[in-house]
Amino acid sequence: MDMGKYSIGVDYGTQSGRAVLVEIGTGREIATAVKEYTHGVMDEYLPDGVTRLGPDWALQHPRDYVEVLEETIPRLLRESGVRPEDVIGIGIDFTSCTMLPIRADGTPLCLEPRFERHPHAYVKLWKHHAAQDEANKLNDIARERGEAFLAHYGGKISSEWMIPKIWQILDEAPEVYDAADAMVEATDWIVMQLTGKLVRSSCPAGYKSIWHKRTGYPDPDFFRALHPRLEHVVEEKLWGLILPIGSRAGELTEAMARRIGLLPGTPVAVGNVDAHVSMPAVGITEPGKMLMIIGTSTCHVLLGTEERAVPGMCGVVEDGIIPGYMGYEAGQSCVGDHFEWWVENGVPPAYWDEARREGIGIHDLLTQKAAKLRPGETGLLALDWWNGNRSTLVDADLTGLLIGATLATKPEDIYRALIEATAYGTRMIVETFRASGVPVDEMYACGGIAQKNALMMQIYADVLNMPIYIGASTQAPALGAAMFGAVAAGKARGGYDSIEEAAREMGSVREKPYVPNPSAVKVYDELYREYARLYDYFGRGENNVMKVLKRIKSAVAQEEVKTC
Ligand SMILES: Nc1ncnc2c1ncn2[C@@H]1O[C@H](COP(=O)(O)OP(=O)(O)O)[C@@H](O)[C@H]1O
Ligand SMILES: O=C(CO)[C@@H](O)[C@@H](O)COP(=O)(O)O
Repeated sequence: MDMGKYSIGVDYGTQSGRAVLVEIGTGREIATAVKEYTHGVMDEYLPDGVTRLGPDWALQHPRDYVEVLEETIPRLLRESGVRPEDVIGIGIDFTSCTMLPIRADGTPLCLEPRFERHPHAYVKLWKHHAAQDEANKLNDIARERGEAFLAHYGGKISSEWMIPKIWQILDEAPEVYDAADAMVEATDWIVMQLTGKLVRSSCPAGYKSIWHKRTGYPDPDFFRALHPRLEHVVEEKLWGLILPIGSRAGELTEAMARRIGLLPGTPVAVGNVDAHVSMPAVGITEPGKMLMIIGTSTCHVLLGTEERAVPGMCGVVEDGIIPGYMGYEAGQSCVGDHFEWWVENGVPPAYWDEARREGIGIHDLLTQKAAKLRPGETGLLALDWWNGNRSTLVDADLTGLLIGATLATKPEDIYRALIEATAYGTRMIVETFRASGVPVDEMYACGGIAQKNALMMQIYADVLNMPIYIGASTQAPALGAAMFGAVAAGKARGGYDSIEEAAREMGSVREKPYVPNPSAVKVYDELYREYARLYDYFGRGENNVMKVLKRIKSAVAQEEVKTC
Protein backbone atom coordinates (compact mmCIF):
# COMPACT_ATOMS: atom_id res chain seq x y z
CA MET A 1 0.00 0.00 0.00
CA ASP A 2 1.54 3.34 -0.99
CA MET A 3 1.27 6.27 1.39
CA GLY A 4 -0.68 8.65 -0.80
CA LYS A 5 -3.32 11.05 0.48
CA TYR A 6 -7.03 10.32 0.35
CA SER A 7 -10.35 11.99 0.81
CA ILE A 8 -13.76 10.53 1.69
CA GLY A 9 -17.01 11.57 0.05
CA VAL A 10 -20.41 10.49 1.37
CA ASP A 11 -23.41 10.76 -0.96
CA TYR A 12 -26.81 10.62 0.74
CA GLY A 13 -29.30 9.52 -1.95
CA THR A 14 -33.00 8.79 -1.68
CA GLN A 15 -32.66 5.14 -0.76
CA SER A 16 -29.10 4.71 0.49
CA GLY A 17 -25.89 6.42 1.54
CA ARG A 18 -22.76 5.73 -0.54
CA ALA A 19 -19.23 6.45 0.63
CA VAL A 20 -16.06 6.44 -1.47
CA LEU A 21 -12.43 6.68 -0.54
CA VAL A 22 -10.63 8.53 -3.30
CA GLU A 23 -6.96 9.01 -4.05
CA ILE A 24 -5.98 12.66 -4.27
CA GLY A 25 -4.35 13.53 -7.58
CA THR A 26 -5.79 10.69 -9.65
CA GLY A 27 -9.41 10.53 -8.52
CA ARG A 28 -8.98 6.74 -8.34
CA GLU A 29 -11.76 5.24 -6.23
CA ILE A 30 -9.95 2.94 -3.84
CA ALA A 31 -13.00 1.64 -1.98
CA THR A 32 -16.77 2.06 -2.02
CA ALA A 33 -19.36 1.19 0.63
CA VAL A 34 -23.14 1.42 0.42
CA LYS A 35 -25.68 1.37 3.26
CA GLU A 36 -29.39 1.14 2.52
CA TYR A 37 -31.36 3.30 4.96
CA THR A 38 -32.84 1.16 7.73
CA HIS A 39 -36.20 2.94 7.50
CA GLY A 40 -36.01 3.68 3.75
CA VAL A 41 -38.53 6.25 2.57
CA MET A 42 -41.53 6.43 4.92
CA ASP A 43 -44.55 7.36 2.83
CA GLU A 44 -47.32 5.39 4.51
CA TYR A 45 -46.50 4.94 8.21
CA LEU A 46 -44.10 6.16 10.89
CA PRO A 47 -41.66 3.57 12.30
CA ASP A 48 -44.31 2.58 14.91
CA GLY A 49 -46.24 0.98 12.04
CA VAL A 50 -49.54 2.58 13.07
CA THR A 51 -49.22 6.34 12.66
CA ARG A 52 -50.51 6.85 9.16
CA LEU A 53 -49.09 9.51 6.80
CA GLY A 54 -51.22 11.55 4.43
CA PRO A 55 -51.09 11.59 0.62
CA ASP A 56 -47.88 13.09 -0.84
CA TRP A 57 -45.90 12.64 2.38
CA ALA A 58 -42.31 11.33 2.26
CA LEU A 59 -40.25 11.15 5.45
CA GLN A 60 -36.92 9.76 6.56
CA HIS A 61 -35.31 8.87 9.87
CA PRO A 62 -32.21 10.91 10.88
CA ARG A 63 -30.68 7.97 12.73
CA ASP A 64 -30.29 6.23 9.36
CA TYR A 65 -27.94 8.97 8.20
CA VAL A 66 -25.59 8.51 11.17
CA GLU A 67 -25.66 4.75 10.63
CA VAL A 68 -24.36 5.38 7.11
CA LEU A 69 -21.28 7.10 8.57
CA GLU A 70 -20.76 4.47 11.25
CA GLU A 71 -20.99 1.56 8.84
CA THR A 72 -19.45 2.79 5.61
CA ILE A 73 -16.40 4.74 6.76
CA PRO A 74 -14.85 1.95 8.89
CA ARG A 75 -15.60 -0.42 5.99
CA LEU A 76 -13.72 1.84 3.54
CA LEU A 77 -10.70 1.90 5.84
CA ARG A 78 -10.80 -1.85 6.46
CA GLU A 79 -11.12 -2.80 2.83
CA SER A 80 -8.52 -0.37 1.53
CA GLY A 81 -5.97 -0.63 4.32
CA VAL A 82 -5.66 3.18 4.18
CA ARG A 83 -4.52 4.70 7.50
CA PRO A 84 -6.80 7.29 9.11
CA GLU A 85 -3.93 9.82 9.16
CA ASP A 86 -3.80 9.66 5.35
CA VAL A 87 -7.44 10.71 5.02
CA ILE A 88 -7.06 14.47 4.71
CA GLY A 89 -10.68 15.55 4.29
CA ILE A 90 -14.35 14.58 4.24
CA GLY A 91 -17.12 15.96 2.06
CA ILE A 92 -20.87 15.33 2.20
CA ASP A 93 -23.65 15.67 -0.33
CA PHE A 94 -27.33 15.09 0.23
CA THR A 95 -30.66 15.15 -1.49
CA SER A 96 -32.29 18.55 -1.09
CA CYS A 97 -34.43 20.14 0.23
CA THR A 98 -34.44 17.32 2.74
CA MET A 99 -35.00 19.11 6.04
CA LEU A 100 -35.66 18.52 9.73
CA PRO A 101 -36.60 20.38 12.91
CA ILE A 102 -33.89 20.22 15.59
CA ARG A 103 -32.94 21.46 19.04
CA ALA A 104 -30.07 23.97 19.23
CA ASP A 105 -27.62 21.15 20.04
CA GLY A 106 -28.61 19.30 16.88
CA THR A 107 -30.98 16.72 18.43
CA PRO A 108 -33.76 15.94 15.94
CA LEU A 109 -37.18 16.44 17.51
CA CYS A 110 -38.34 13.00 16.36
CA LEU A 111 -35.79 11.40 18.72
CA GLU A 112 -37.54 12.90 21.76
CA PRO A 113 -40.19 10.59 23.31
CA ARG A 114 -42.73 13.44 23.18
CA PHE A 115 -42.45 13.65 19.40
CA GLU A 116 -41.63 10.13 18.27
CA ARG A 117 -45.19 9.59 17.00
CA HIS A 118 -45.41 13.00 15.41
CA PRO A 119 -44.94 12.95 11.63
CA HIS A 120 -43.96 16.62 11.50
CA ALA A 121 -40.99 15.97 13.84
CA TYR A 122 -39.29 13.71 11.26
CA VAL A 123 -37.12 14.51 8.26
CA LYS A 124 -39.15 15.76 5.32
CA LEU A 125 -37.54 14.21 2.27
CA TRP A 126 -37.05 16.28 -0.90
CA LYS A 127 -40.01 14.50 -2.52
CA HIS A 128 -42.41 15.24 0.35
CA HIS A 129 -45.01 17.12 -1.71
CA ALA A 130 -47.64 17.72 0.97
CA ALA A 131 -46.70 21.39 1.30
CA GLN A 132 -48.17 22.19 -2.13
CA ASP A 133 -50.96 24.36 -0.65
CA GLU A 134 -48.38 26.44 1.20
CA ALA A 135 -46.24 26.68 -1.95
CA ASN A 136 -49.25 27.85 -3.97
CA LYS A 137 -50.14 30.51 -1.38
CA LEU A 138 -46.50 31.61 -1.14
CA ASN A 139 -46.29 32.03 -4.91
CA ASP A 140 -49.53 34.03 -5.07
CA ILE A 141 -48.38 36.36 -2.29
CA ALA A 142 -44.90 36.78 -3.77
CA ARG A 143 -46.40 37.59 -7.18
CA GLU A 144 -48.85 40.11 -5.71
CA ARG A 145 -46.04 41.83 -3.84
CA GLY A 146 -43.79 41.81 -6.90
CA GLU A 147 -41.02 39.99 -5.02
CA ALA A 148 -37.84 40.16 -7.10
CA PHE A 149 -36.63 36.78 -5.86
CA LEU A 150 -39.23 34.93 -7.94
CA ALA A 151 -37.18 35.64 -11.06
CA HIS A 152 -34.26 33.67 -9.58
CA TYR A 153 -36.51 30.64 -9.25
CA GLY A 154 -38.18 30.51 -12.64
CA GLY A 155 -41.25 32.36 -11.33
CA LYS A 156 -42.30 29.79 -8.70
CA ILE A 157 -41.11 28.36 -5.39
CA SER A 158 -41.56 24.60 -5.27
CA SER A 159 -43.39 22.63 -2.59
CA GLU A 160 -40.18 20.56 -2.31
CA TRP A 161 -38.36 23.49 -0.74
CA MET A 162 -37.62 24.85 2.71
CA ILE A 163 -40.12 27.68 3.24
CA PRO A 164 -43.26 25.77 2.15
CA LYS A 165 -42.12 22.83 4.30
CA ILE A 166 -41.57 25.05 7.36
CA TRP A 167 -44.92 26.72 6.77
CA GLN A 168 -46.65 23.33 6.56
CA ILE A 169 -45.18 22.47 9.98
CA LEU A 170 -46.45 25.75 11.41
CA ASP A 171 -49.90 25.27 9.84
CA GLU A 172 -50.41 21.66 10.89
CA ALA A 173 -48.21 21.23 13.97
CA PRO A 174 -47.53 24.55 15.74
CA GLU A 175 -46.23 22.56 18.75
CA VAL A 176 -43.43 21.15 16.57
CA TYR A 177 -42.74 24.57 15.09
CA ASP A 178 -42.48 26.05 18.59
CA ALA A 179 -40.27 23.27 19.95
CA ALA A 180 -37.82 23.50 17.04
CA ASP A 181 -34.84 25.75 17.74
CA ALA A 182 -33.86 25.49 14.08
CA MET A 183 -34.95 24.00 10.76
CA VAL A 184 -32.00 22.62 8.84
CA GLU A 185 -31.11 20.98 5.56
CA ALA A 186 -30.03 17.39 6.16
CA THR A 187 -26.68 18.13 4.51
CA ASP A 188 -25.99 20.82 7.14
CA TRP A 189 -27.26 18.55 9.92
CA ILE A 190 -24.91 15.70 9.04
CA VAL A 191 -21.98 18.14 8.83
CA MET A 192 -23.06 19.34 12.28
CA GLN A 193 -22.90 15.74 13.54
CA LEU A 194 -19.33 15.54 12.24
CA THR A 195 -18.06 18.92 13.43
CA GLY A 196 -20.28 19.72 16.41
CA LYS A 197 -21.47 23.06 15.02
CA LEU A 198 -24.15 24.34 12.70
CA VAL A 199 -22.77 25.84 9.49
CA ARG A 200 -25.19 26.26 6.62
CA SER A 201 -24.12 25.70 3.05
CA SER A 202 -24.65 28.50 0.52
CA CYS A 203 -25.73 25.90 -2.07
CA PRO A 204 -29.01 24.62 -0.56
CA ALA A 205 -29.56 28.01 1.11
CA GLY A 206 -29.45 29.62 -2.35
CA TYR A 207 -31.46 27.01 -4.24
CA LYS A 208 -33.97 25.91 -1.62
CA SER A 209 -34.28 28.57 1.10
CA ILE A 210 -34.63 31.75 -1.02
CA TRP A 211 -31.26 33.08 0.20
CA HIS A 212 -29.23 35.32 -2.11
CA LYS A 213 -25.50 35.98 -1.84
CA ARG A 214 -26.01 39.75 -2.23
CA THR A 215 -29.39 40.38 -0.65
CA GLY A 216 -29.80 37.57 1.90
CA TYR A 217 -33.24 36.14 2.72
CA PRO A 218 -36.51 37.91 1.78
CA ASP A 219 -37.65 40.71 4.12
CA PRO A 220 -39.60 39.99 7.35
CA ASP A 221 -42.51 41.84 5.65
CA PHE A 222 -42.76 39.12 3.08
CA PHE A 223 -42.69 36.38 5.69
CA ARG A 224 -45.30 38.26 7.78
CA ALA A 225 -47.53 38.38 4.70
CA LEU A 226 -47.35 34.57 4.59
CA HIS A 227 -48.18 34.16 8.28
CA PRO A 228 -47.71 36.55 11.21
CA ARG A 229 -45.72 33.87 13.07
CA LEU A 230 -43.28 33.56 10.18
CA GLU A 231 -42.20 37.21 10.34
CA HIS A 232 -38.94 36.36 12.15
CA VAL A 233 -38.50 32.85 10.75
CA VAL A 234 -34.98 33.67 9.56
CA GLU A 235 -33.68 34.70 13.01
CA GLU A 236 -35.78 32.10 14.83
CA LYS A 237 -35.39 29.01 12.67
CA LEU A 238 -32.85 29.61 9.92
CA TRP A 239 -30.03 31.10 12.01
CA GLY A 240 -26.46 29.94 11.51
CA LEU A 241 -23.45 31.07 9.57
CA ILE A 242 -23.81 30.53 5.81
CA LEU A 243 -20.51 29.56 4.21
CA PRO A 244 -19.81 29.15 0.50
CA ILE A 245 -19.29 25.67 -0.95
CA GLY A 246 -15.61 24.91 -1.19
CA SER A 247 -14.95 26.17 2.34
CA ARG A 248 -14.23 24.20 5.46
CA ALA A 249 -17.18 23.83 7.86
CA GLY A 250 -14.97 22.63 10.71
CA GLU A 251 -13.06 19.61 11.91
CA LEU A 252 -14.10 16.14 13.00
CA THR A 253 -14.91 16.01 16.71
CA GLU A 254 -13.26 13.54 19.11
CA ALA A 255 -16.56 11.76 19.70
CA MET A 256 -17.45 11.32 16.04
CA ALA A 257 -13.88 10.39 15.11
CA ARG A 258 -14.09 7.48 17.57
CA ARG A 259 -17.38 6.32 16.10
CA ILE A 260 -16.20 6.29 12.48
CA GLY A 261 -12.51 5.44 12.84
CA LEU A 262 -10.96 8.66 11.53
CA LEU A 263 -8.71 11.14 13.30
CA PRO A 264 -10.19 14.03 15.28
CA GLY A 265 -9.40 17.31 13.55
CA THR A 266 -9.87 15.91 10.01
CA PRO A 267 -11.22 18.83 7.91
CA VAL A 268 -14.90 18.61 6.93
CA ALA A 269 -16.22 20.51 3.91
CA VAL A 270 -19.35 22.65 3.96
CA GLY A 271 -22.26 20.38 2.97
CA ASN A 272 -23.29 20.13 -0.65
CA VAL A 273 -26.26 18.91 -2.71
CA ASP A 274 -26.09 15.62 -4.66
CA ALA A 275 -26.71 17.21 -8.05
CA HIS A 276 -24.49 20.27 -7.79
CA VAL A 277 -21.57 18.39 -6.26
CA SER A 278 -21.40 16.08 -9.29
CA MET A 279 -20.32 18.70 -11.81
CA PRO A 280 -16.63 18.80 -10.88
CA ALA A 281 -16.66 15.00 -10.62
CA VAL A 282 -17.45 14.92 -14.33
CA GLY A 283 -14.69 17.48 -14.91
CA ILE A 284 -17.05 20.36 -15.80
CA THR A 285 -16.01 23.82 -14.64
CA GLU A 286 -17.21 25.95 -17.54
CA PRO A 287 -20.54 27.24 -19.00
CA GLY A 288 -22.60 25.56 -21.73
CA LYS A 289 -22.21 21.96 -20.52
CA MET A 290 -25.42 20.63 -19.01
CA LEU A 291 -25.08 17.70 -16.62
CA MET A 292 -27.99 15.36 -15.89
CA ILE A 293 -27.72 13.47 -12.61
CA ILE A 294 -30.07 10.58 -13.27
CA GLY A 295 -31.32 8.45 -10.38
CA THR A 296 -34.62 8.31 -8.52
CA SER A 297 -35.18 11.76 -10.02
CA THR A 298 -33.12 13.81 -12.47
CA CYS A 299 -31.43 17.12 -11.77
CA HIS A 300 -30.04 19.23 -14.61
CA VAL A 301 -27.22 21.56 -13.67
CA LEU A 302 -25.50 24.10 -15.88
CA LEU A 303 -23.09 27.00 -15.50
CA GLY A 304 -23.66 30.41 -17.06
CA THR A 305 -22.00 33.78 -17.00
CA GLU A 306 -25.14 35.88 -16.59
CA GLU A 307 -28.15 35.71 -14.31
CA ARG A 308 -31.08 35.01 -16.67
CA ALA A 309 -34.71 34.38 -15.84
CA VAL A 310 -35.59 30.93 -17.20
CA PRO A 311 -39.30 30.07 -16.84
CA GLY A 312 -39.90 27.19 -14.44
CA MET A 313 -36.26 26.43 -13.69
CA CYS A 314 -35.46 25.43 -10.10
CA GLY A 315 -33.11 28.31 -9.69
CA VAL A 316 -30.05 30.34 -10.57
CA VAL A 317 -27.56 30.93 -7.77
CA GLU A 318 -24.31 32.84 -7.96
CA ASP A 319 -21.42 30.50 -6.99
CA GLY A 320 -24.06 27.81 -6.39
CA ILE A 321 -22.15 25.07 -8.23
CA ILE A 322 -18.68 26.36 -9.09
CA PRO A 323 -17.45 29.63 -7.55
CA GLY A 324 -17.32 32.47 -10.07
CA TYR A 325 -20.29 31.32 -12.18
CA MET A 326 -24.03 31.48 -12.15
CA GLY A 327 -25.22 27.94 -11.36
CA TYR A 328 -28.54 26.93 -12.96
CA GLU A 329 -30.65 24.00 -11.83
CA ALA A 330 -33.73 22.32 -13.31
CA GLY A 331 -35.11 18.85 -12.81
CA GLN A 332 -37.64 16.06 -13.16
CA SER A 333 -39.22 14.77 -9.96
CA CYS A 334 -39.40 11.15 -11.04
CA VAL A 335 -37.22 9.21 -13.40
CA GLY A 336 -35.93 6.00 -11.76
CA ASP A 337 -38.98 6.17 -9.49
CA HIS A 338 -41.13 6.14 -12.62
CA PHE A 339 -39.57 2.87 -13.81
CA GLU A 340 -39.70 1.44 -10.30
CA TRP A 341 -43.43 2.16 -10.13
CA TRP A 342 -43.97 0.27 -13.37
CA VAL A 343 -41.80 -2.67 -12.35
CA GLU A 344 -43.58 -3.01 -9.01
CA ASN A 345 -47.11 -2.46 -10.20
CA GLY A 346 -47.38 -3.42 -13.85
CA VAL A 347 -44.99 -6.24 -14.70
CA PRO A 348 -46.54 -9.75 -14.64
CA PRO A 349 -45.00 -12.74 -12.78
CA ALA A 350 -43.89 -14.39 -16.06
CA TYR A 351 -41.42 -11.53 -16.62
CA TRP A 352 -40.03 -11.83 -13.09
CA ASP A 353 -39.62 -15.59 -13.64
CA GLU A 354 -37.80 -14.97 -16.90
CA ALA A 355 -35.45 -12.46 -15.23
CA ARG A 356 -34.73 -14.99 -12.49
CA ARG A 357 -34.06 -17.76 -15.02
CA GLU A 358 -31.64 -15.52 -16.89
CA GLY A 359 -30.01 -14.31 -13.68
CA ILE A 360 -30.61 -10.63 -14.47
CA GLY A 361 -32.53 -7.82 -12.81
CA ILE A 362 -36.06 -6.95 -13.91
CA HIS A 363 -34.92 -3.52 -15.17
CA ASP A 364 -32.32 -5.24 -17.34
CA LEU A 365 -34.87 -7.70 -18.72
CA LEU A 366 -37.32 -4.93 -19.63
CA THR A 367 -34.50 -2.86 -21.09
CA GLN A 368 -33.32 -5.78 -23.26
CA LYS A 369 -36.84 -6.30 -24.57
CA ALA A 370 -37.44 -2.57 -25.06
CA ALA A 371 -34.16 -2.26 -26.98
CA LYS A 372 -35.59 -4.54 -29.69
CA LEU A 373 -38.31 -1.98 -30.44
CA ARG A 374 -37.81 0.84 -32.94
CA PRO A 375 -38.63 4.47 -32.09
CA GLY A 376 -42.37 4.94 -32.59
CA GLU A 377 -43.09 1.19 -32.77
CA THR A 378 -44.95 1.02 -29.44
CA GLY A 379 -47.58 3.55 -30.57
CA LEU A 380 -47.35 5.01 -27.06
CA LEU A 381 -46.68 8.44 -25.69
CA ALA A 382 -46.42 9.33 -21.99
CA LEU A 383 -46.15 12.42 -19.83
CA ASP A 384 -43.46 11.96 -17.18
CA TRP A 385 -45.38 13.49 -14.27
CA TRP A 386 -45.90 10.44 -12.05
CA ASN A 387 -44.43 12.52 -9.22
CA GLY A 388 -45.49 15.96 -10.46
CA ASN A 389 -43.57 18.35 -12.68
CA ARG A 390 -40.51 20.04 -11.21
CA SER A 391 -39.46 22.03 -14.30
CA THR A 392 -40.73 23.88 -16.35
CA LEU A 393 -44.24 23.92 -14.84
CA VAL A 394 -43.25 23.58 -11.15
CA ASP A 395 -46.44 21.82 -10.17
CA ALA A 396 -46.54 18.80 -7.87
CA ASP A 397 -50.27 18.40 -8.53
CA LEU A 398 -49.73 17.22 -12.10
CA THR A 399 -49.86 13.44 -12.58
CA GLY A 400 -48.90 10.77 -15.09
CA LEU A 401 -50.44 10.08 -18.50
CA LEU A 402 -50.06 7.24 -20.97
CA ILE A 403 -51.75 7.46 -24.34
CA GLY A 404 -51.99 4.97 -27.19
CA ALA A 405 -52.30 1.70 -25.23
CA THR A 406 -54.16 -1.20 -26.88
CA LEU A 407 -54.82 -4.86 -26.10
CA ALA A 408 -51.49 -5.59 -27.81
CA THR A 409 -49.43 -3.30 -25.53
CA LYS A 410 -46.71 -5.18 -23.66
CA PRO A 411 -44.85 -4.32 -20.43
CA GLU A 412 -41.65 -3.48 -22.33
CA ASP A 413 -43.61 -1.10 -24.59
CA ILE A 414 -44.71 0.84 -21.54
CA TYR A 415 -41.20 0.69 -20.02
CA ARG A 416 -39.81 2.20 -23.23
CA ALA A 417 -42.57 4.84 -23.38
CA LEU A 418 -41.73 5.87 -19.81
CA ILE A 419 -38.04 6.20 -20.69
CA GLU A 420 -38.94 8.24 -23.77
CA ALA A 421 -41.22 10.48 -21.69
CA THR A 422 -38.34 11.38 -19.39
CA ALA A 423 -36.18 12.14 -22.43
CA TYR A 424 -38.87 14.47 -23.84
CA GLY A 425 -39.11 16.16 -20.44
CA THR A 426 -35.38 16.81 -20.55
CA ARG A 427 -35.66 18.19 -24.08
CA MET A 428 -38.38 20.57 -22.89
CA ILE A 429 -35.99 21.82 -20.20
CA VAL A 430 -33.06 22.22 -22.63
CA GLU A 431 -35.23 24.14 -25.11
CA THR A 432 -36.52 26.41 -22.34
CA PHE A 433 -32.96 27.29 -21.27
CA ARG A 434 -31.91 28.02 -24.84
CA ALA A 435 -35.01 30.14 -25.49
CA SER A 436 -34.13 32.18 -22.39
CA GLY A 437 -30.62 32.95 -23.60
CA VAL A 438 -28.72 30.37 -21.56
CA PRO A 439 -26.62 28.26 -23.93
CA VAL A 440 -26.69 24.46 -23.71
CA ASP A 441 -23.94 23.26 -26.07
CA GLU A 442 -23.07 19.85 -24.69
CA MET A 443 -24.90 17.18 -22.65
CA TYR A 444 -23.39 15.03 -19.90
CA ALA A 445 -24.94 12.40 -17.64
CA CYS A 446 -23.97 10.67 -14.44
CA GLY A 447 -25.70 8.88 -11.57
CA GLY A 448 -26.87 5.29 -11.19
CA ILE A 449 -29.06 5.03 -14.29
CA ALA A 450 -26.63 6.80 -16.65
CA GLN A 451 -24.18 4.04 -15.79
CA LYS A 452 -26.62 1.15 -15.91
CA ASN A 453 -28.94 1.77 -18.82
CA ALA A 454 -27.33 2.15 -22.25
CA LEU A 455 -30.68 2.06 -24.08
CA MET A 456 -31.90 5.00 -22.06
CA MET A 457 -28.80 7.06 -22.81
CA GLN A 458 -29.12 6.26 -26.53
CA ILE A 459 -32.77 7.39 -26.45
CA TYR A 460 -31.68 10.64 -24.78
CA ALA A 461 -29.05 11.21 -27.50
CA ASP A 462 -31.71 10.60 -30.17
CA VAL A 463 -34.44 12.73 -28.55
CA LEU A 464 -32.06 15.62 -27.85
CA ASN A 465 -30.11 15.15 -31.08
CA MET A 466 -26.90 15.67 -29.14
CA PRO A 467 -24.09 13.37 -28.05
CA ILE A 468 -24.32 12.39 -24.38
CA TYR A 469 -21.03 12.16 -22.47
CA ILE A 470 -21.08 9.88 -19.42
CA GLY A 471 -19.18 10.62 -16.21
CA ALA A 472 -16.48 7.98 -15.69
CA SER A 473 -17.20 7.44 -12.01
CA THR A 474 -19.91 5.03 -10.91
CA GLN A 475 -20.35 7.25 -7.83
CA ALA A 476 -20.11 10.77 -9.27
CA PRO A 477 -21.81 12.61 -6.36
CA ALA A 478 -19.64 10.83 -3.76
CA LEU A 479 -16.52 11.53 -5.83
CA GLY A 480 -17.54 15.20 -6.06
CA ALA A 481 -18.06 15.30 -2.29
CA ALA A 482 -14.61 13.77 -1.78
CA MET A 483 -13.17 16.47 -4.05
CA PHE A 484 -14.76 19.15 -1.87
CA GLY A 485 -13.28 17.31 1.13
CA ALA A 486 -9.84 17.66 -0.49
CA VAL A 487 -10.49 21.38 -1.06
CA ALA A 488 -11.53 21.78 2.60
CA ALA A 489 -8.16 20.27 3.53
CA GLY A 490 -6.29 22.68 1.23
CA LYS A 491 -3.00 22.30 -0.63
CA ALA A 492 -0.91 22.61 2.51
CA ARG A 493 -2.35 19.34 3.80
CA GLY A 494 -2.04 17.54 0.45
CA GLY A 495 -5.40 18.59 -1.03
CA TYR A 496 -6.36 21.48 -3.33
CA ASP A 497 -6.91 25.18 -3.03
CA SER A 498 -9.80 25.28 -5.50
CA ILE A 499 -12.45 22.94 -6.85
CA GLU A 500 -11.33 23.73 -10.42
CA GLU A 501 -7.88 22.29 -9.63
CA ALA A 502 -9.48 19.22 -8.09
CA ALA A 503 -11.79 18.83 -11.14
CA ARG A 504 -8.85 19.00 -13.55
CA GLU A 505 -7.00 16.22 -11.76
CA MET A 506 -9.80 14.03 -10.46
CA GLY A 507 -12.91 14.53 -12.67
CA SER A 508 -13.42 12.69 -15.98
CA VAL A 509 -15.86 11.30 -18.54
CA ARG A 510 -15.88 7.98 -20.37
CA GLU A 511 -14.07 8.04 -23.68
CA LYS A 512 -17.06 7.33 -25.94
CA PRO A 513 -20.27 9.38 -25.86
CA TYR A 514 -23.67 8.09 -27.04
CA VAL A 515 -24.20 9.61 -30.50
CA PRO A 516 -27.56 10.41 -32.09
CA ASN A 517 -28.84 8.11 -34.79
CA PRO A 518 -30.33 10.29 -37.60
CA SER A 519 -33.28 8.01 -38.42
CA ALA A 520 -34.29 7.85 -34.72
CA VAL A 521 -33.87 11.63 -34.40
CA LYS A 522 -36.44 12.13 -37.17
CA VAL A 523 -39.11 9.94 -35.55
CA TYR A 524 -38.47 11.41 -32.11
CA ASP A 525 -38.81 14.95 -33.47
CA GLU A 526 -42.34 14.10 -34.54
CA LEU A 527 -43.17 12.35 -31.25
CA TYR A 528 -41.73 15.24 -29.25
CA ARG A 529 -44.04 17.68 -31.02
CA GLU A 530 -47.01 15.58 -29.82
CA TYR A 531 -45.50 15.41 -26.32
CA ALA A 532 -45.18 19.20 -26.28
CA ARG A 533 -48.87 19.55 -27.23
CA LEU A 534 -49.97 17.22 -24.43
CA TYR A 535 -47.60 19.04 -22.07
CA ASP A 536 -49.27 22.38 -22.74
CA TYR A 537 -52.78 20.97 -22.80
CA PHE A 538 -52.60 19.22 -19.43
CA GLY A 539 -49.90 21.33 -17.81
CA ARG A 540 -50.81 24.93 -18.56
CA GLY A 541 -54.43 25.04 -17.52
CA GLU A 542 -56.33 24.15 -20.70
CA ASN A 543 -57.49 20.87 -19.18
CA ASN A 544 -57.19 20.61 -15.40
CA VAL A 545 -58.44 17.05 -15.15
CA MET A 546 -55.33 15.93 -13.22
CA LYS A 547 -55.99 18.46 -10.49
CA VAL A 548 -59.69 17.65 -10.36
CA LEU A 549 -58.87 13.95 -9.87
CA LYS A 550 -56.39 14.81 -7.14
CA ARG A 551 -58.90 17.00 -5.36
CA ILE A 552 -61.53 14.25 -5.41
CA LYS A 553 -58.95 11.72 -4.18
CA SER A 554 -57.91 13.94 -1.31
CA ALA A 555 -61.55 14.56 -0.28
CA VAL A 556 -62.16 10.80 -0.22
CA ALA A 557 -58.98 10.23 1.82
CA GLN A 558 -60.06 12.83 4.38
CA GLU A 559 -63.48 11.24 4.62
CA GLU A 560 -61.79 7.88 5.31
CA VAL A 561 -59.61 9.36 8.08
CA LYS A 562 -62.73 10.89 9.70
CA THR A 563 -64.58 7.58 9.71
CA CYS A 564 -61.58 5.59 11.08
N1 LIG B 1 -31.24 -0.66 -15.09
C1 LIG B 1 -32.02 0.34 -14.68
N2 LIG B 1 -32.60 1.14 -15.59
C2 LIG B 1 -33.39 2.17 -15.21
N3 LIG B 1 -33.63 2.48 -13.93
C3 LIG B 1 -33.08 1.72 -12.98
C4 LIG B 1 -32.24 0.61 -13.31
N4 LIG B 1 -31.84 0.06 -12.13
C5 LIG B 1 -32.40 0.80 -11.14
N5 LIG B 1 -33.15 1.79 -11.64
C6 LIG B 1 -33.84 2.86 -10.89
O1 LIG B 1 -32.83 3.73 -10.38
C7 LIG B 1 -33.29 4.39 -9.19
C8 LIG B 1 -32.14 4.51 -8.19
O2 LIG B 1 -31.16 5.35 -8.71
P1 LIG B 1 -29.76 5.58 -8.01
O3 LIG B 1 -29.01 6.56 -8.81
O4 LIG B 1 -29.13 4.26 -7.83
O5 LIG B 1 -30.14 6.13 -6.55
P2 LIG B 1 -30.53 7.58 -5.90
O6 LIG B 1 -31.67 8.14 -6.62
O7 LIG B 1 -30.85 7.16 -4.50
O8 LIG B 1 -29.36 8.49 -5.99
C9 LIG B 1 -34.47 3.58 -8.68
O9 LIG B 1 -35.60 4.41 -8.79
C10 LIG B 1 -34.60 2.39 -9.68
O10 LIG B 1 -35.93 2.20 -10.06
O1 LIG C 1 -33.49 18.08 -5.86
C1 LIG C 1 -32.38 17.63 -5.74
C2 LIG C 1 -31.20 18.48 -5.77
O2 LIG C 1 -31.53 19.82 -5.91
C3 LIG C 1 -32.11 16.15 -5.49
O3 LIG C 1 -31.54 16.05 -4.24
C4 LIG C 1 -33.34 15.28 -5.58
O4 LIG C 1 -33.80 15.37 -6.88
C5 LIG C 1 -33.06 13.82 -5.22
O5 LIG C 1 -32.03 13.23 -5.98
P1 LIG C 1 -31.90 11.63 -6.29
O6 LIG C 1 -32.94 11.30 -7.28
O7 LIG C 1 -32.07 10.87 -5.02
O8 LIG C 1 -30.51 11.47 -6.86
